[in-house]
Amino acid sequence: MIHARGLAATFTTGRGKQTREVRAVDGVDLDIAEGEVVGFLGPNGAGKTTTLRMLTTLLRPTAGTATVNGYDVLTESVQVRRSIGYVSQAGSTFSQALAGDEVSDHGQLYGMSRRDAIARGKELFEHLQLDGLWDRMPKNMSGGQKRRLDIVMGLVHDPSLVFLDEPTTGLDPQARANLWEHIARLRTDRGATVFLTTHYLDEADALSDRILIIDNGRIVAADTPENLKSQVSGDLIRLEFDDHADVPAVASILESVGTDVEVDEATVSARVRGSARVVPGLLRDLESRGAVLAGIEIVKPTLDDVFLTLTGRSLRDDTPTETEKEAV
Ligand SMILES: Nc1ncnc2c1ncn2[C@@H]1O[C@H](COP(=O)(O)OP(=O)(O)OP(=O)(O)O)[C@@H](O)[C@H]1O
Repeated sequence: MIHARGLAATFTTGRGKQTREVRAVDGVDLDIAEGEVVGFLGPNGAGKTTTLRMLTTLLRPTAGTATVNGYDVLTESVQVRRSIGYVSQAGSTFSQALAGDEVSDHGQLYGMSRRDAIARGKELFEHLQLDGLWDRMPKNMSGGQKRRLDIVMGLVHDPSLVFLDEPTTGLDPQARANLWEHIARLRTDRGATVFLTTHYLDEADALSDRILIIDNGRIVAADTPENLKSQVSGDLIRLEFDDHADVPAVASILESVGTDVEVDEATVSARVRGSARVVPGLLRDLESRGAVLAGIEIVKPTLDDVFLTLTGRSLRDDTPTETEKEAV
């Protein structure tokens, strides 16, 4: 479905002596199979949208090659565009027209009959909770409704490959959950391939068969969410005590069963592999030493921990990436 080799995009910013090159995407290889749902994760400015824009032929790569649905992004851009659905971050509706007309025009532009475009459009309106808004102008819709209309536009022609750039940004939790369900159904009911970028780690985790993590324009990890999380060395165990005096002894016990032991006042934390096996013995040990627990928390590794392990930064970290530093 998608194959890319050495895909790169370099932008030149500034003027005169201030001119700088920004390597937004720096040699990306991709192989995405039919029917896969792939989550494309990365911090702000990592190169997600730029990659999507190259794959959807909106931006010409500076280097590298890519085929999408079997068509070359450089020489067969019309065929690529006709064979995909794309929901951009910016949206794609024209505020002055009626929403339903936009949707049916869009379907017809992709070769559907007016009747089929209206039927599929109305079905999507119902699934994405836009009932009753067919005859409303997008300018009179809420932000969340407009976002869902963008998604209808990207899906109305039933593409076999859909690119979604942060589809749930701006949606309330209930609309987000509804869209998750819809994305999952695109694959199960229609066999569609979905390539989505998101800032929500739980979203990528819940929806994706495979996660690609991009940082500074390069793919730093590509695997199933489970395999990625199993790379992180164990669950995070956090033990809190009433008495600070218990802490040093507990820290030394944790040193023997885990890694990354940290002490913060009356709390000790550590990463422990196989925590379900280790914790009962740990609690017995603490009890025999007379240490009184005030609280215990066990947190499974998240995709953020994966990113932290790989790069030393959090995905939610707002510090500029290398690419952004170069762009300053
Ligand atoms: N047209 C452009 N001209 C100059 N620099 C650009 C241009 N488009 C993107 N960049 C830079 O390229 C880098 C990657 O941007 P991109 O939008 O692909 O990141 P992203 O991962 O999609 O970020 P976000 O999560 O914030 O949407 C950033 O440093 C950005 O500032």
